[in-house]
Amino acid sequence: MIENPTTFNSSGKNPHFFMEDFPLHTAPHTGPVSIEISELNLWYGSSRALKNIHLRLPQNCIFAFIGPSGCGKSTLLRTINRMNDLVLNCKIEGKVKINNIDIYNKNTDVVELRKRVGMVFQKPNPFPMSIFDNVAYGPRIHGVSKKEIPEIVERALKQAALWDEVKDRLKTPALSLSGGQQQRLCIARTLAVDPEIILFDEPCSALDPISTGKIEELMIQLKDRYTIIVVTHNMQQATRISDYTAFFMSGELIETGRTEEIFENPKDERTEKYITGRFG
Ligand SMILES: Nc1ncnc2c1ncn2[C@@H]1O[C@H](COP(=O)(O)OP(=O)(O)OP(=O)(O)O)[C@@H](O)[C@H]1O
Repeated sequence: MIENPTTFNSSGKNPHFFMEDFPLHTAPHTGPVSIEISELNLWYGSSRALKNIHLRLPQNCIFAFIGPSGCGKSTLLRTINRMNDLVLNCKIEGKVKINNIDIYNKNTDVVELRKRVGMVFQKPNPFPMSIFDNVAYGPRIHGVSKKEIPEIVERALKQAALWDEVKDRLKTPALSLSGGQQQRLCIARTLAVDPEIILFDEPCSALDPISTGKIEELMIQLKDRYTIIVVTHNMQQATRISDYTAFFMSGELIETGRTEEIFENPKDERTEKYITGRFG
């Protein structure tokens, strides 16, 4: 059952709850909410990068974050696995709840959080070690027994649609793979620790159209098991793969809803201008 969205509206300021905009019976995913962001503000030093963000993201769907460069998409993405903790002078107020637990709670084990919330970056970043060791890295540091590792590596590489291409050369360096294969390897590395949520920060921006197609297909398959958030500058990509889209500008969430609604019938003039290429 989805909680009454107004329970989060303590600031009284135009919050955005996509669930509120669409009758639940018309939403493709009416299951439990996975991530609830409320009254979230973030500063880098004195510069405010996120302004009173309210957003709910349901489980097992792909949610796209779009908006002009510098609007705060990656910053918001990084609040979901507390990557901004690593940034000096970064101050965060508000709540980010995953399965109803505030991850900014002082008892949060950040290592465990990052296991549950995996991240794939813009540029593929395999470790300078073998294909096998890249995927085995996470399970090993989380204490998985040696005999279970090969099975986990095989499962993750299969899930990342890379197994057939690498099964005969698992001991070769990961850096010998093509860019698209390296990105699928990074996805396999993320999947190997069995996350619930995967954050993708412009995962295809360094890839050619064929590799991009493979990653997009993979993301669509993965949403059956994982909740996916993707930051993208590619409007076609957002329409091809995402179920929901949120549009940001200058640190503010301008509009959110089902992807087809945002692209075919945006409510805010700024969203319309952006998606039609009239600014950004
Ligand atoms: N580590 C940091 N220290 C200081 N300011 C930062 C830091 N990271 C981001 N910012 C600033 O915060 C704002 C939001 O940046 P962010 O990278 O989240 O935007 P974005 O929408 O993801 O941009 P892009 O699409 O260009 O990647 C920008 O003004 C940026 O300069």
